[in-house]
Amino acid sequence: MSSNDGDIVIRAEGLVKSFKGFRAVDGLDLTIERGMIYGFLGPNGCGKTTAMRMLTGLLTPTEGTVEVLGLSVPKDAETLKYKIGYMTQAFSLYGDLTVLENLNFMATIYGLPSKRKKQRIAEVMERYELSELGDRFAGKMSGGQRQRLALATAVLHEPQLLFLDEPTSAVDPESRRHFWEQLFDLVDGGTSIVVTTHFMDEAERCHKIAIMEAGQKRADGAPKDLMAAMGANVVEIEGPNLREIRRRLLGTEGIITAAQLGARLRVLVRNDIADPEAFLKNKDETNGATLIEKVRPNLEDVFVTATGEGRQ
Ligand SMILES: Nc1ncnc2c1ncn2[C@@H]1O[C@H](COP(=O)(O)OP(=O)(O)OP(=O)(O)O)[C@@H](O)[C@H]1O
Repeated sequence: MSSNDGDIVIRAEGLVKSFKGFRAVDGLDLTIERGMIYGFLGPNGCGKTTAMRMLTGLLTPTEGTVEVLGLSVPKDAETLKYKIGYMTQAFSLYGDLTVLENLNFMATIYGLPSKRKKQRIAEVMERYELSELGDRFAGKMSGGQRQRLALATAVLHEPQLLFLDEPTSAVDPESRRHFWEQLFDLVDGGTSIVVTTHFMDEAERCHKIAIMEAGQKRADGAPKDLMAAMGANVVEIEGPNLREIRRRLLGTEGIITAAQLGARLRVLVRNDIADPEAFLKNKDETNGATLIEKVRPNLEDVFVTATGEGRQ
């Protein structure tokens, strides 16, 4: 592996982590470019956290090689620690310390000189709307406030690369949207970001994503490219008997899956069927439908096609 290419922040090859013979991460190859938000999308237990912990140098791979910011991991993990930020799922904040005490503590861990420390703490408190909350115990903050504090501590030392493990699981949609705007501000300032999520809307905001399942990467690329290259067409059906139509369609030739969304049934049809709309209209299984129309795919369709249900 060569680290000459400054535009690559993470390169992993053949990454495996086994826990007593169980392969939580199973042969992961990754190339992540500088200046982007790269997402790991996948269900609980698919190995996102384990993969991220190996990339940060916190966990030693069973097999494979990892290079992060030109450093070999985990060998150079100690040096890497000062160049990356890591916001864990459990929010590594001290509930019995105040906002200011948490920030001071982390600034000391990162070894910021005292003048710089004061300056950075003031900056992040202002940027992440914590200025009024300096004396508040972290344990007494709302989910959104805790998340802002966690992000503030993760970027105190101005890391080039930021790892976020399911950062918005515990916050409301408004805070989540705001949080993502802050991530794009960080990218604008030169930070690269790796984020894990099981939310489709969040994955859709990433420049690129890897779709993970059972420790393996099933697909990767820009969300819009993945949607364009999807191996299925999407057709929606309306009618009074959608549950019945769904039951009849599932398991029939050419149908990958069908799921109801409100008053519509969303059907994934294999893309070797030339005219999926006519195909469904001509099927007895759709009798009673009042509307059958092809629609644009979304990321959830890509996910379903790339993982379990869609591959069977
Ligand atoms: N230290 C460990 N010992 C044994 N098994 C582990 C350990 N850490 C993780 N696992 C297992 O590895 C698998 C992947 O876990 P991981 O936490 O990486 O998944 P995830 O995709 O991040 O899901 P979640 O969002 O629920 O954390 C799970 O089956 C988990 O139980």
